[in-house]
Amino acid sequence: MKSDLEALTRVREWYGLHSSTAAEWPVDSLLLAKGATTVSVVLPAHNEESTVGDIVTAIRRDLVERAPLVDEIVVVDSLSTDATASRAAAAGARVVAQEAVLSHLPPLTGKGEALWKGLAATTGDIVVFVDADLRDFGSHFVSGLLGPLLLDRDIQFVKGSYERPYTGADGVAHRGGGGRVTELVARPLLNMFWPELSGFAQPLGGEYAARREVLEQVPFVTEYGVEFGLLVDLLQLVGLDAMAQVDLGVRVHTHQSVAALGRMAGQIMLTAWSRLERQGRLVSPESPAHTLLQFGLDGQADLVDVGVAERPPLATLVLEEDVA
Ligand SMILES: O=c1ccn([C@@H]2O[C@H](COP(=O)(O)OP(=O)(O)O[C@H]3O[C@H](CO)[C@@H](O)[C@H](O)[C@H]3O)[C@@H](O)[C@H]2O)c(=O)[nH]1
Ligand SMILES: O=C(O)[C@H](O)COP(=O)(O)O
Repeated sequence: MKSDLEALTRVREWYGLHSSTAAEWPVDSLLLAKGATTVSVVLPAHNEESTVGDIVTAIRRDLVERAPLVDEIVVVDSLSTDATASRAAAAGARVVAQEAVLSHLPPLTGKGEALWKGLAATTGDIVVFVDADLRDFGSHFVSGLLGPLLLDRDIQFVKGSYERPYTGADGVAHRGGGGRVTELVARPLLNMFWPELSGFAQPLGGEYAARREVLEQVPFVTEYGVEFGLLVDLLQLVGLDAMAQVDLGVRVHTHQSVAALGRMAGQIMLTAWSRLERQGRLVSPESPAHTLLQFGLDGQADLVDVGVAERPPLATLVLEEDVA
């Protein structure tokens, strides 16, 4: 077991070598480095009709039409009940319905399922994931994430970092107020158990990119456990020096209610538990409960399920022809 000081020194050294900003990766130099490498952008989207179109439009305009950096843009329609699919298609994305991809498998739910299906439905050598609820999106989110992967063959995974304001109902943005589950749950857990990952400022952020060959070798936790699971599993698979971080500026997104974030927190804690068990660092005769009792303003209590499931590494599946 490394001492806290050793872990901190290691993270400092990594940060110095593997952190950059999006401005350090101009599109021209990425185009030169791209060669025959293909790039897919995947946007998981559940009821994001107000934002998905603008994001697809920006990526298409800047990174397909002006500069041919991105080869495909796929929106995974994650059981939306609004106009997400038509808005995404009108903006030029290929839209796949989450449940139609690998449809011979029993369906699972949530964001992790959408990402895993997105991986299955695309072919790029590099896959970039971007949330579909971002506001004021700029295509530097995608080009920044591609930089270290296109210019350094040793890098396998790149995570975005950003400033995250919290914008309340009054429309006023509070600097540093966003990312509540990140600050109160995810980062403390990572610092306690996987301190090598403590240099990732936004471990839960939905913007990251990786080589397909590594993404297909790790399981995908469903629901909101997916980012935490990927970080821990990729650290084990490729090691910290194959991981990089790029500062993408400011990220503004649609905030969920505190009750919804409570459920997200539960999913992330269960994901951490599963990784501690798998790594032999926690032995327990009983699994943790996956129910959460929540109270509404009217005093009404609701018992909700915060359990997560898991998809196996895609490489272990025999892909059938019905991949959308
Ligand atoms: O069942 C779902 C739920 C969400 N999403 C999409 O996933 C993205 C992120 O979901 P969101 O509800 O906006 O998550 P946040 O509250 O923003 O949660 C943060 O923390 C989560 C846990 O790590 C990450 O998955 C998110 O990317 C990150 O932004 C959005 O495009 C959603 O439409 C789906 O595709 N299917
Ligand atoms: O990433 C997080 O911590 C959650 O999505 C919450 O983000 P928010 O506090 O900005 O809504």
